[in-house]
Amino acid sequence: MAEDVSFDQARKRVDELILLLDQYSHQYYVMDQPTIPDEEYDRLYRELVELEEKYPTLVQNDSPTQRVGGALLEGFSKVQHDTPMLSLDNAFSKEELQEFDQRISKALDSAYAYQCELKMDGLAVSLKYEEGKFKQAVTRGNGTEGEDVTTNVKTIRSIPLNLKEPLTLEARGEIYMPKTSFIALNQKREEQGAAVFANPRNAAAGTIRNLDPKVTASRNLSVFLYSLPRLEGKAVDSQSGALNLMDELGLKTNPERRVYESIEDVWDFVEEYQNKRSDLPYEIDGIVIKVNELTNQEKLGYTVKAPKWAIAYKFPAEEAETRLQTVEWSVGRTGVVTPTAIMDAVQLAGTTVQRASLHNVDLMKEKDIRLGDTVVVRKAGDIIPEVIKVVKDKRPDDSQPYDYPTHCPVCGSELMHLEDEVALRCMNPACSAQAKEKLSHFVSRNAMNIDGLGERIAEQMYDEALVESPADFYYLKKDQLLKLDKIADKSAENLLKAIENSKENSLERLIFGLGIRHVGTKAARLLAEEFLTMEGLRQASKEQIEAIEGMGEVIAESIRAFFALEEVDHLLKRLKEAAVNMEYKGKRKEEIEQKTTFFTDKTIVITGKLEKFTRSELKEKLVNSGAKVTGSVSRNTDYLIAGEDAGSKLDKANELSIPVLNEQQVLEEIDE
Ligand SMILES: NC(=O)c1ccc[n+]([C@@H]2O[C@H](COP(=O)([O-])OP(=O)(O)OC[C@H]3O[C@@H](n4cnc5c(N)ncnc54)[C@H](O)[C@@H]3O)[C@@H](O)[C@H]2O)c1
Ligand SMILES: [Zn+2]
Repeated sequence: MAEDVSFDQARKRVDELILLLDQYSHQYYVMDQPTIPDEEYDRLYRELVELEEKYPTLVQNDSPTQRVGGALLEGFSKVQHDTPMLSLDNAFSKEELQEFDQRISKALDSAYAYQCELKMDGLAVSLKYEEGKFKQAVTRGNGTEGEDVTTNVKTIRSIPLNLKEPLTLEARGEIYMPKTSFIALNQKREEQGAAVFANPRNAAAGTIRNLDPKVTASRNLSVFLYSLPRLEGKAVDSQSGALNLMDELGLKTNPERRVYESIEDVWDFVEEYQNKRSDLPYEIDGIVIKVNELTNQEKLGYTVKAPKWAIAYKFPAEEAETRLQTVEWSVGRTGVVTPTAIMDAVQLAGTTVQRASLHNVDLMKEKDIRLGDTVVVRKAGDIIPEVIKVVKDKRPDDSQPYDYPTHCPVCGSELMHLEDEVALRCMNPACSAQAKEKLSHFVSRNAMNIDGLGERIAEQMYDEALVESPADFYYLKKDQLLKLDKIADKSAENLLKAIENSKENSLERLIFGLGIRHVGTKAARLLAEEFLTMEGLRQASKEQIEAIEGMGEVIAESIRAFFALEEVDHLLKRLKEAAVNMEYKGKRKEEIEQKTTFFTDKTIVITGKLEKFTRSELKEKLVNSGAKVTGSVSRNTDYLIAGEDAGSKLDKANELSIPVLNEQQVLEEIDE
């Protein structure tokens, strides 16, 4: 504790803390990938505050206690804020809230109230409107300067492009990622072998500060606005008034808020939401308490880092220790093999926890996790519990390093740990956990393109044990097809005909259809062009593959690993016996190039009045670039393209969180 340290000791420790906190902040704010839990960061930060309070001469200008946020990312233009975007002081207990209230009451001689709001765990953004029109969005950045993220923010559907009144104003708030989207995004990233985001806040920050607006559009972000630092032609006199006005203007605010006169009532609100926390569809990490009257706020003023009229109560860390019994390995649809910890049951955040994510083999190795270890598990709100560390002091004497699996727990084939991945992967396309995915990929439009044989039928065929590996499609008989739902005489014949026709496809479709890791349509075409036959590709050396423009070690290794599998040998033999073509027929080249656009395989609805084209002209363009244009918005719709006066379809799309694009954005995607 700070009380017993000498000045010299304190000076050394302050330097060390600044260095540590700077490193962690860089990971957190700039890379969006924190390397330690927030609680740990907050603990070090508090230690620094205490030392600086005890020895004020040790306060350095560049101390994290004197600065907001982190460095700005390259690639975005920098924008100066009109007024600084500050951080908030924290409280971690009821006592600290009471101390805050005492400071307020001492500084004010008039009555005051508190506006209580949820502390959204996202990233702060400033939105500028001129005469009611959305103009610019900027991140908080280092507090005085932020990154211009206007293009990305435009893809967030809850941010209106037009206000309900033509006012000029600046609104600030928090962009966040709903829990379900966060979990889905991480699952996808885990399957792809990419690094997962530590929490929704880092995911939201990484998404907004992505150089590709398509990525942002695809990730379902939302916003709650909570302040109006600039407002022309209208006035409000309180925080609650500002929130209500924003509601009227169509700026989305969080309805979960209340005004109280006493800090005791504020505490009840805090406890209420601590209990409700896990039921909310978004992550919160505390409650923000703000003096409500703007005149009182002005009187109280600011420190260099935060307003003195507000405080953030942070919910306590939800961590517990327990013993690791065993590790369960499971295979996902793309073959990624992921570890789950099975532990002695422990109470955590109001629920009994026995399973927790270990994320991937690399993280396990890094933490040197062993069976019988005492581990720390953490659960933030609704987020899947995770093992964050091992308590090494409690490790049993006879502990042995963990014995990692070498073979797939489902099919027994050898697991690969590919160069660029953090996860283990089963490469066997016939592995039952992946078989369905592989089968529907094989028949899909950019692969063998078998008319009338979509994902659903492929899966049904698998369930009925008609097909197990892609080669089985070519051995199907009519009476087998008649067993399937909704397949009658005529459609069975059509299906067989379509399967037969697909035998003539050029090689690149087959290569792509095999679903070799990292081999997309473009790589498949380059490989077909280069090696001309399947046999040629099978025999190609790593060096030969790497010699192709745009291909590197990662793809080459993945291809070599694929062809080394016995199952693949067998698959190719059976395809060949069924007379499936294995040669490159150059003429398909242009067709494939044209088909892999942004809109390929997307289901799109067009609505409203367009500027440059009629709806049917735009439809034709989209269809030419591989999209399916339908009339009504459903869960399967990928994008809504909305022109002027778009009505109920737009509402429906918003309700279903479907990305909305305007005509201009579409044209930019289509005409290179
Ligand atoms: N794990 C790490 O390595 C690491 C590194 C750096 C920072 N951090 C974490 O970041 C926190 C510090 O970040 P910070 O400076 O952004 O402070 P903060 O997140 O604790 O609080 C300030 C922010 O709260 C947000 N906010 C959410 N709801 C709000 C509302 N209703 N009204 C007003 N503001 C609201 C705003 O974005 C505001 O900028 C620390 O608590 C720490 O846990 C972690
Ligand atoms: Zn397997």
